Amino acid sequence: MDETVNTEYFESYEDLEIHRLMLEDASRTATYKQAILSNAPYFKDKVVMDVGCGTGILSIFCAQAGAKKVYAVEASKLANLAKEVVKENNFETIIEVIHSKVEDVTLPDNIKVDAIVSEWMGFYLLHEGMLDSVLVARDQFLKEDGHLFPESATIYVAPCSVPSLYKQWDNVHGVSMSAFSKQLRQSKYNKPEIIQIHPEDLLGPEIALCWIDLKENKSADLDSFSLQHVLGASRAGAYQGISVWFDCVFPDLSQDREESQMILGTGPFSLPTHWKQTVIVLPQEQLLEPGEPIAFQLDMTRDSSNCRRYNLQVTLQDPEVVEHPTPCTCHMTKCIIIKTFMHQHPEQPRGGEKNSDERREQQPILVDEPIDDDEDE
Ligand SMILES: C[S@@+](CC[C@H](N)C(=O)[O-])C[C@H]1O[C@@H](n2cnc3c(N)ncnc32)[C@H](O)[C@@H]1O
Repeated sequence: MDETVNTEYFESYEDLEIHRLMLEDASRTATYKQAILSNAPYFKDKVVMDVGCGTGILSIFCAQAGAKKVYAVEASKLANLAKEVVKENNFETIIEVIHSKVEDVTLPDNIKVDAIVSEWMGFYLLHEGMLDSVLVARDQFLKEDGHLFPESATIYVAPCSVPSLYKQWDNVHGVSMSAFSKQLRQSKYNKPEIIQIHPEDLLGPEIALCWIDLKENKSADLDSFSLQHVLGASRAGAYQGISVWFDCVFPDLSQDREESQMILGTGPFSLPTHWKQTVIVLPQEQLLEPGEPIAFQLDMTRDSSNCRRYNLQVTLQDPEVVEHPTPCTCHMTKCIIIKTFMHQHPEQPRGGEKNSDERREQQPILVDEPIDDDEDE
């Protein structure tokens, strides 16, 4: 991988605000805690690796669950802070913080670990490309019968309305600005929005774009995903975008059958998380009646010049064909190419605490950068 890309990426994680955002994401942090502590009988006396330990919180959960040794690997300078947090919680004898990229780590006597924990997920799951590093760690360090936390992930997509992006322009100090709003959308339609979609804004059920098995899949399997989908609108509404989100599943290794599988959901029906949903906003809305067909193709392809980012491409189907949808013979007539970049802006891969207006004031908008739209909250 291009070292400049890596340097920028790891430097971005030296911003404490990103770690604050993640630690304060109650759904994220509590799900990891529960997934680890509910498997305490499994973690007892095990050797664990935390890939990208950041502040060290997941390593501490593993130590609390009874792990005898945790290798907490962190490439950024946050490793120094992680050491302090480990000390503050009296786990120095169990948790060893290693300040290194996991790709460069060698463990004593080439030992293998029983479990790998990692929080590697970016916007729409794969933004940041950190999963590749987890797969390297798996191949290098995980025992044959070891476990990954999480163990699988699914990306979902669904057509939606994004009223917050439209309604705010209906009345600007008493003036209707829909013409302005239309041009604005068309000028930035190549940027996905990071926005919280309400369940009532979905226009149909979600469909899985891909399912990733962390134990089995390889890096090359993450290079491209494609989905062609035809569905009937579940209600009347304005079709304004394609919403993308993900779920992650953790292993349930407890003997206790009462325990249910732990899932970290980031969709419209789940508790809100800092990932929100990624929405590819269509340049023009389409007003739909209930049952009216919606047809689209979504291609998610790793960028050839920066493997930490993906291009999301939505292709809308010809309305003529939509009237008589035949899923196998879609005629694609209209193309919208949406590029996403590794960073929302260089210091904040996960969005940070600032609202979008503040950021726009402070940072020039890069041509393809995803926008975290807090206006909806
Ligand atoms: C999303 S943060 C998670 C931090 C922490 N585990 C938590 O849950 O709060 C990901 C962390 O992994 C680190 N990281 C990413 N790729 C890495 C790699 N290849 N080797 C070591 N650390 C890495 C980043 O610097 C960042 O601190």
